[in-house]
Amino acid sequence: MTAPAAKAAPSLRAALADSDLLFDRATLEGVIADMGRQIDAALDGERAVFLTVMNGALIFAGHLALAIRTDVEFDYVHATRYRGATSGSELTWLREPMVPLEGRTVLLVDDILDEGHTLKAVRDDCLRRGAKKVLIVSLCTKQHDRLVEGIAADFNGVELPDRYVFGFGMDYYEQGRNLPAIYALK
Ligand SMILES: O=P(O)(O)OC[C@H]1O[C@H](OP(=O)(O)OP(=O)(O)O)[C@H](O)[C@@H]1O
Ligand SMILES: Nc1nc2[nH]cnc2c(=O)[nH]1
Repeated sequence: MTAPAAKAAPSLRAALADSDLLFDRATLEGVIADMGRQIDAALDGERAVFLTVMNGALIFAGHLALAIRTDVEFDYVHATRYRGATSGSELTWLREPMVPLEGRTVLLVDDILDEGHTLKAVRDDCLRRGAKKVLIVSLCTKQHDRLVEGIAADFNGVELPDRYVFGFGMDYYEQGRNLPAIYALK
């Protein structure tokens, strides 16, 4: 089911006019290339499950996969708690992993670690399914003191101020995901 692109959604153009550009495409591509090298070193030849958290991680995951030279096995989950809004609520699972995770190393790939509820729930689910190790890979992490306990990125690209961000996969009321840069609302 697609989140309704509400007719009354606030204007993306107005949001862009009231935002700061934080990271442009070239910067993000450089950061992701570095992450790929670090992940290759950590995997040391092991074939991991590359588990993308849809929808937000779609663009990051595509770039990251091309930056990792070790072969990986793709799967995805769809878990959402913002559902196109700018503040989070209960996590809803729309798709669980299909690849058996027992005994596997999982690269859990998401666009943003904000309060951490999403990645914590998906990480714990992977461990319940028997994954031997879950490495959390996030393009960005927001800086604040609301992070839930027991979660941190093993690989993080960039750090963000405590502002609502969009672009490079992340939405502003289900808009702006294909902007090739990260913006923050003022
Ligand atoms: O750390 P948290 O506070 O849990 O927030 C992070 C999550 O929020 C976004 O997902 P969202 O629920 O907006 O769904 P989406 O991926 O479809 O945008 C993002 O993709 C992360 O998965
Ligand atoms: N688009 C977007 N999704 C989020 N999920 C958690 N925090 C954010 C954010 O700042 N922007």
